[in-house]
Amino acid sequence: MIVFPNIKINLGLSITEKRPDGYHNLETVFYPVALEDALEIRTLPEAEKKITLHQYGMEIAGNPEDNLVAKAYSLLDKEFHLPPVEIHLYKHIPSGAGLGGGSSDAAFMLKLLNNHFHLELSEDQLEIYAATLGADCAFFIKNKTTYAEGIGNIFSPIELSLKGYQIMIVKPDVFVSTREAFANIHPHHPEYPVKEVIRRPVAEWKDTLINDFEASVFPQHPVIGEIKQELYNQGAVYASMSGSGSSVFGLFVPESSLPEIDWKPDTFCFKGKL
Ligand SMILES: C[C@@](CO)(OP(=O)(O)O)[C@H](O)COP(=O)(O)OP(=O)(O)OC[C@H]1O[C@@H](n2ccc(N)nc2=O)[C@H](O)[C@@H]1O
Ligand SMILES: Nc1ncnc2c1ncn2[C@@H]1O[C@H](COP(=O)(O)OP(=O)(O)O)[C@@H](O)[C@H]1O
Repeated sequence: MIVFPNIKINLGLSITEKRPDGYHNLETVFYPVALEDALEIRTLPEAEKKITLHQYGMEIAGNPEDNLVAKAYSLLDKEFHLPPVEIHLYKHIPSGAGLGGGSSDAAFMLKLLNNHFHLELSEDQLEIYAATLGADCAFFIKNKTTYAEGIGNIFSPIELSLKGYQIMIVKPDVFVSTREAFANIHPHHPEYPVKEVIRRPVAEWKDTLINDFEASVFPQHPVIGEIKQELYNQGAVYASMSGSGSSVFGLFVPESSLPEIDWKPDTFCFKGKL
């Protein structure tokens, strides 16, 4: 059985408060985009190890046992005593990009195991498991445009379609740790709440739909801010860093053709249509 975990981009991201548990309350819109990994499992009834993980494509930092797909398996294995599996994970989604690639792999693994082994878990139950694996992991269970608050785990559906828009996602060879990005933030309530700005036409988002991480991350990694500026220079109607970085996305109006840009070596670039 094979599935294709996709990414999310953040449309606006306000960090409103630091909580007593060290986490931060935030407000954002998660929007799914079809840049995908591939994830396959096969049952290996006779295997000695519960998980045999084969990884291909882009490298991920860390040990295989720390891979979020292994953690997702272990979570359900504790409860349901699953048979051993062989996992094939093909990474197309860059890590440390603010695109939620690891969280998506984990959420899709939960869904895959649920279907493959007929565990009969509901979407609500899967979301509860997913939330224990990462703050934005539960989003990928329903995988629909979502307004998120709390630590990024309290969801409400939101009507928003960017269908037809063209998207370019660019990630320089820079790794931003989510934890460090939070450490440099001064939480505040936004002048223009994300939920309100998002209802306005995309052409009005440029100065009002803000990702608070940009103010803390751009000074440390100027190349990220330069990419955002270049996307605007090349005609993007809206451009922003996604999540805590380091990727930047640009939205271009539906009838336009995406520009050819010579990015620096080792820059990742994805072009697609929403
Ligand atoms: C903030 C977002 C917005 O999309 O950043 P990106 O990961 O997308 O860049 C996500 O919600 C992140 O989700 P995720 O990447 O799953 O975060 P986690 O692994 O749970 O947390 C990593 C670290 O970030 C900090 N953290 C995370 C979420 C939050 N609301 N407040 C925090 O302070 C904590 O220090 C935590 O140890
Ligand atoms: N399946 C996975 N894919 C990507 N990263 C993973 C995975 N499992 C664990 N990780 C770890 O999670 C970290 C964050 O990765 P990712 O979720 O892709 O980035 P981001 O949170 O910036 O979107 C990586 O540096 C890596 O160490």
